[in-house]
Amino acid sequence: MNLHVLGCSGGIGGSTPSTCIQLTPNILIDAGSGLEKLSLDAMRQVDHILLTHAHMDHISALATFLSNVIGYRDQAVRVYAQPATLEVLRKHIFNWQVWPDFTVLPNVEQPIIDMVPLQPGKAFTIENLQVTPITMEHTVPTVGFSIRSDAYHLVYCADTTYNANLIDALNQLPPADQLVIECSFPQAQHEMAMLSKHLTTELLKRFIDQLHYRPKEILVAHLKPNYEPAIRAELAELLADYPWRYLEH
Ligand SMILES: Nc1ncnc2c1ncn2[C@@H]1O[C@@H]2COP(=O)(O)O[C@H]2[C@H]1O
Repeated sequence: MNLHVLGCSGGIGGSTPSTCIQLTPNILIDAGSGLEKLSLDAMRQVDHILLTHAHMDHISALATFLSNVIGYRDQAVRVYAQPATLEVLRKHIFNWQVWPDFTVLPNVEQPIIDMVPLQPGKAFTIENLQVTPITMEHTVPTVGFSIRSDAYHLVYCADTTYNANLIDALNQLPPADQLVIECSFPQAQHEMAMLSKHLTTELLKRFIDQLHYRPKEILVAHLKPNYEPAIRAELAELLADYPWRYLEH
């Protein structure tokens, strides 16, 4: 699968906008500021959005995106997320104060957003893709995804810190053709990585070393803009023997 990366940063002002990955023209992972790169026509084609969690760098463009497409689609946009994440959207975004309640607009019978609850470990299909949410270890409820088609397996790890249960879960999946994995901080920010439940460069290497297989390609994402130069310098050394690149390219 050719991932079209609209953004994959852990913030703004870095080498890419924040997270929004186009799996196909009508399926996105997350709705961060990268979504703003789509043309109006391309936005109207988006049928499905898989949300990993409710942090701003993953949802910041969702509300304004919906107001662009309302009136230009026959079907609701299906937004898949954990119940806790959907609740945050209802309570803090679509509450008539931060934004109109698009769960009842343009009318309650056919709203523009269809919130679809998902559960870790419970697979579902979107068109020809089998999607299995995987629990991440982050400060708010967060899932990554195993996404399979006939000939391809993407393991998309979202925001997470190092966690043995997560690595066990990944080891029980079929080997990934592509593994997306975050690296938010350099080693000097280990304490902040622990507080905010992210990976440093060193923890990323430890994480990959614990996998029972070598993914065909490791795609590193979610660099915090302030730390990009340090992360890039460290990963060039730490991952020298691995098949890896940054997701953004
Ligand atoms: N004490 C803290 N706990 C969690 N996040 C923090 C803290 N201080 C700063 N942050 C930042 O807030 C960000 C929220 O989104 P992230 O989890 O991607 O990354 C987090 C950190 O970069």
